Amino acid sequence: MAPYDLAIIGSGSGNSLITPFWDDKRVVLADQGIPSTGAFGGTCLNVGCIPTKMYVRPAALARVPEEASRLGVKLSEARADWPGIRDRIFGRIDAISEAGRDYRELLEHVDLLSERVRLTGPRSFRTASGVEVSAQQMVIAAGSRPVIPEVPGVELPQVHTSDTVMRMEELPEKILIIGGGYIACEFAGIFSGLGSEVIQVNRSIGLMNQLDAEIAAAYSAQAQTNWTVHYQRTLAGVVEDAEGKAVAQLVTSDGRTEEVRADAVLLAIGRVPNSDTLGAAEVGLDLHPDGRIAVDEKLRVQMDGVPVEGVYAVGDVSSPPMLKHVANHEARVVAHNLEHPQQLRRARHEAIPAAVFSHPEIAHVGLTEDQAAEQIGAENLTVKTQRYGDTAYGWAMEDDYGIMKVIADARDGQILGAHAMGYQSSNLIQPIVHAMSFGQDAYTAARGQYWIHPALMEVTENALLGLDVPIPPEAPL
Ligand SMILES: Cc1cc2nc3c(=O)[nH]c(=O)nc-3n(C[C@H](O)[C@H](O)[C@H](O)COP(=O)(O)OP(=O)(O)OC[C@H]3O[C@@H](n4cnc5c(N)ncnc54)[C@H](O)[C@@H]3O)c2cc1C
Ligand SMILES: NC(=O)c1ccc[n+]([C@@H]2O[C@H](COP(=O)([O-])OP(=O)(O)OC[C@H]3O[C@@H](n4cnc5c(N)ncnc54)[C@H](O)[C@@H]3O)[C@@H](O)[C@H]2O)c1
Repeated sequence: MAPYDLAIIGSGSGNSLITPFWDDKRVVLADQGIPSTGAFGGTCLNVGCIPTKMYVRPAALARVPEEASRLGVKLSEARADWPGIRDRIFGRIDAISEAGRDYRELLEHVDLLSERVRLTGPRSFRTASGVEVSAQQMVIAAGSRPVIPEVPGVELPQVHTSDTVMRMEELPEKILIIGGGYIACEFAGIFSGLGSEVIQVNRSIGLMNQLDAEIAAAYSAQAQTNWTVHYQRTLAGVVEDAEGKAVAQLVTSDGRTEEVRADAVLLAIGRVPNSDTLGAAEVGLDLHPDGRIAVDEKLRVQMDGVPVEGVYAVGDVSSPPMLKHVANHEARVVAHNLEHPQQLRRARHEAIPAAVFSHPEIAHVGLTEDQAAEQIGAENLTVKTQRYGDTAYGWAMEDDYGIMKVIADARDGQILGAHAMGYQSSNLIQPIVHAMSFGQDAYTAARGQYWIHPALMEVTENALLGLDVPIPPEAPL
């Protein structure tokens, strides 16, 4: 077969690369489909960001009667209709995924290969059925997959990953969640909100330990008031008992064994890039120790440390943070670079924010306090932790746990990081992402604009104002 102009592996972020520029050229898009359903369109749409947040919202609503009663409003008890919620969510998502596949199949200049592929060179691959494909330019956007521990019983139907847990038949009365990161904490929030008994087990002490230590500790304490959390345990295996329940064997760090009986077990212990199943190392692509394909700042893959012209990688298969907004940015950069090989642009990886849509919600951007101290010295830092409850709206909410912490360079007011936990923290942090991205110092970011009083956003304003930073000459009052 003659070489294509462009070959893309992966229909998540990879799908957005087929811009009108390619209308008069030949493009091939290969995607094996989501393993559990065969769906087109990648992780975010089918088994990631979108369906999880469609569960986060009903779970938050199910918690409303409790909060309302605290503020003097009696609402009747919440009861989640899991099959109804599930069918509404996937009724919407599956339709989008199918329409996306149909659209790609209709396009005359695009060949869609719905099967697994393996690289045969940096610009070529072979499909599982033996179709050989080569192209002038290629993009690897093959994503990542859940880590499955190598212990007995993980293939039992009661044992899930994020790929399958959202399509369960019934809401589990009791669910055991293994892991203490993004996915485990989001699902713990979802299932506890919808009414399941949740037991979360993490290998280390604390949840969300990759975050700023103050936020991780505050979140871990809060999580323990909302569901059961056990630390220093790993999964040794799962068996099915006579009633069809899962019985998980856990091993504690001091060698004791424990059993937890539950209707479902969710494995959420990390994700690995799909570079191995693609055979990236075998064709000579450079990999990081964690399996990510190494790329330069223009997102070209590298062989022996040298960028390969016209071959790019984007998203989870190569990015350090596995986040959809990062994959989207990288896809925009690669779309440009494919179309303008003489004017390559760089990807921007500064001030990347992220949120954990758990209960409570967490948001963060930039350095943790420890990282900032390491980078510029603790004596040069100024740090403010603002409680939601000490602002007007937080006080009206009678909020007693929300916090926003901002870290800046005390010498010039440069904002180095921000970390928040509480209601709508993913929105409250955005002005700080803005200030960091556009190089505004903390004082100018706080005083250079009006803040609506008494909106909850005053948490962000007060966190910035609480920093001990120099006031620039002629700064707004
Ligand atoms: C439960 C969950 C919740 C998440 N929530 C958020 C969130 O709230 N916010 C956020 O920013 N991020 C979130 N993420 C992360 C986000 O989903 C990913 O960062 C993003 O989807 C990665 O996109 P991608 O294009 O790199 O890969 P993907 O969308 O995974 O696309 C890769 C595609 O390549 C295909 N493929 C892989 N190998 C082969 C092969 N050998 N042959 C053929 N096809 C292949 C796969 O089938 C897949 O369709 C979440 C992830 C999960 C799992
Ligand atoms: N809201 C979001 O942006 C969002 C949501 C979900 C996922 N994601 C992305 O997906 C990635 C993967 O998420 P994740 O939660 O699977 O990974 P993670 O790296 O965030 O967390 C993995 C957790 O599992 C624990 N762990 C590892 N091995 C274990 C074991 N054997 N037993 C018990 N615990 C163990 C680790 O201590 C850690 O707490 C995230 O890093 C994130 O980039 C983002």
